[in-house]
Amino acid sequence: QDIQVQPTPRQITVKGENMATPVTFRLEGEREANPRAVKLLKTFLGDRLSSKGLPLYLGEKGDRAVQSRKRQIPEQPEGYYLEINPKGITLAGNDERGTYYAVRTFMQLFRDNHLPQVEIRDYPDVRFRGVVEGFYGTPWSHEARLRQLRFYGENKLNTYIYGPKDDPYHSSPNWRKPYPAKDAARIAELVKVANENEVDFVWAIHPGLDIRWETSDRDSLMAKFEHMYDLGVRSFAVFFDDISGEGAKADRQVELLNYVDDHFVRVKPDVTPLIVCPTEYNKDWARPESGYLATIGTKLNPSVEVMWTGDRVISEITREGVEWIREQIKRPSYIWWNFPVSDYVRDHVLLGEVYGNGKDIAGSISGFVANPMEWAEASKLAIYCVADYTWNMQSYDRSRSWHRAIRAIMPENAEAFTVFARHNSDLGENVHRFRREESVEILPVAERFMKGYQEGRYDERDFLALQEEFERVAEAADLLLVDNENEALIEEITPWLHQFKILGDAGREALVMLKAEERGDRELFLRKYNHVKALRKRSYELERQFNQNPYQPGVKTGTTVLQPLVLGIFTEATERFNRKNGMDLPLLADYLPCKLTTNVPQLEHLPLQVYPNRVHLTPLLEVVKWPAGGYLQLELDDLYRIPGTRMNFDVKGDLSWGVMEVSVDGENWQVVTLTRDARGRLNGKWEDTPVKFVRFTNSGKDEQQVYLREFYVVFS
Ligand SMILES: CC(=O)N[C@H]1CNC[C@@H](O)[C@@H](O)[C@@H]1O
Ligand SMILES: [Ca+2]
Repeated sequence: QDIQVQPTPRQITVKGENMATPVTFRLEGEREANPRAVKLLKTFLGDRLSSKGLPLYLGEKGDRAVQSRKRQIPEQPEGYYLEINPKGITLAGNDERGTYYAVRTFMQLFRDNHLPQVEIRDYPDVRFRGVVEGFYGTPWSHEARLRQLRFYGENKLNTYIYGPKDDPYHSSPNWRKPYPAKDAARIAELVKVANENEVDFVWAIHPGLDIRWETSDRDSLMAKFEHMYDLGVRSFAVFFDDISGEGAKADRQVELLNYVDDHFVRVKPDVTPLIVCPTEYNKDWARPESGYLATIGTKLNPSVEVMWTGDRVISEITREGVEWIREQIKRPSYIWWNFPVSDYVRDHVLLGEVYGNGKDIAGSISGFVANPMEWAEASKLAIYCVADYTWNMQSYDRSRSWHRAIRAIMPENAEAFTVFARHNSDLGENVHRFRREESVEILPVAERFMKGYQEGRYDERDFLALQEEFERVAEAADLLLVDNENEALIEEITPWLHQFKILGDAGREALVMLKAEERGDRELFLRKYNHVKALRKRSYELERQFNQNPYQPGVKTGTTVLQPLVLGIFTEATERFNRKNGMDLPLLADYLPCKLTTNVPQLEHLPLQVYPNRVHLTPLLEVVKWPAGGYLQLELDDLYRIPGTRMNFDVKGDLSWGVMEVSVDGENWQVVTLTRDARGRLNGKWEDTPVKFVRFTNSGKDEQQVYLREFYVVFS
């Protein structure tokens, strides 16, 4: 029979027909077995436990209760052996965590009236598996973290790395300071709940923005780790990502890390290996001439884990890629996978399948942790799939895992949530050029239909299929908006659900417009035309009301297939109507196109946020290496005055290397005077003759490392 266990076990052998579930179980081994496993099992069995009943043997290799099955237990860390048959049940771990996982699996096999007669031998592919809360933006709430830790216990994830970039006690300015009492108590509670769920709570520090390579800062870091140790933390990390200048020096970092390893991690009896996120944390940024990775590889204590995001900042993890970095750092890498993190596409939620990573990478990595969205509940979809993938790569099936994840997270409205998630999975244009599939099932129908419509002949069945899809979109939005099985999740995605409803309605109405136009029914056409315009306006209003942030404000849904489809149908039908009726109904406004040209590699694909009279460059979270002669040029669609320009590179020091110029023709340039305000931001304006081009250049002779925090041009 189809036995479903998450994550997918390595080896399940069915030994016979299902057996009736015993009324009571006699637990053997309680005194020697992993206490967390005992607690979990006793809580689960409740009053089915008694001194009589089917024997249930629980324990680790070496414990008396499971002595007879010793040879069956896998040797691998966290491995376990599970056996259910009419003579008894055995839940035996190779170590304490293995026993805990055996109980987790037993709990999934349990049915009130029957148990499968099975034998399971199981162990994980990847040693350290879980999540790194390592994104920019609003850190997860305490309650969200507690729910996450319980979710990791259920899914055999054993690692949670606490490293929210915007926690001032994790990063600057307060990484040297102990947490205030309230926050400290919360961390202590997280550690307790993590332990109960067999999760290592790793506390990370991000000192590189302002660290000074002196004993005082080294002592501050050690003192902070001691403070965290007193709160119960037994696993530690140091993140040196997204920094430049002094803090980025490899030999200084290594000296500090080895000191912490030798004088803290290794002298404490119960602290797990130190983890570091290097400054050169992806291959795109690795520069052999810098010797950075070579220094890490040759000088960093071998026991220190080194994190890696792959070939690029946001990338799929390949066998070739992990073998390359393994050579550089002289040890397996500890993968920091930047998905489903969305802090660089904040107007999107990423609910799609987990795919693209190699199934043959386990031998070259020591860990694999996913960097999630600021939306904790919504991130569970991808985290569930990562749990399945990292436990048993060979059997990982991206679609099966995704469907199971949805049923695990939204059992009562799995169908509606599946519709919603299908159309909220791509990121849209983004600076990292990382894309995901979206609306996969309906895409061929949409493409075929639009092509047919434009050529004057479409298949009615395609029309009906699209109509059905938009109806399901609208239904799904309403069902989920009133769903109360996971209120925290609905609260997170409500803005997107409102947009999704509008999208469903707009899609259906655009299809009615199309038919009305074909039948020459002017009155109906105009009604529906106005309705779609109104829906579009409501959509923009939602964009300005929800999820406001300085990066990608607003709420995007269905951006890759459904939105363009609605726009395409609306535009084509309106253009035909205008032609036939000699009218000039306006199409949906698309803001003025503005073109970005640059020779700065990291800015090549930077999306622009274009508003009626302003164009913003999407800020970058990472350090931008701006080469000498590097320029950024905006070409407007017409001649405008520039009443205001602002750039914030978050540079304390000299900015004289930066020059701003404007031009009418892109040939002759005039320099714009820039002033620096109290917050170090450059401001400029050009109110003389209107211009078409604006550019900013590093006219110095050295590469500059800056943060592109803000760059916008106001024109009129
Ligand atoms: C190691 C790493 O990726 N660091 C940063 C920078 N890269 C990706 C971003 O989206 C951030 O979430 C992340 O924290
Ligand atoms: Ca034991």
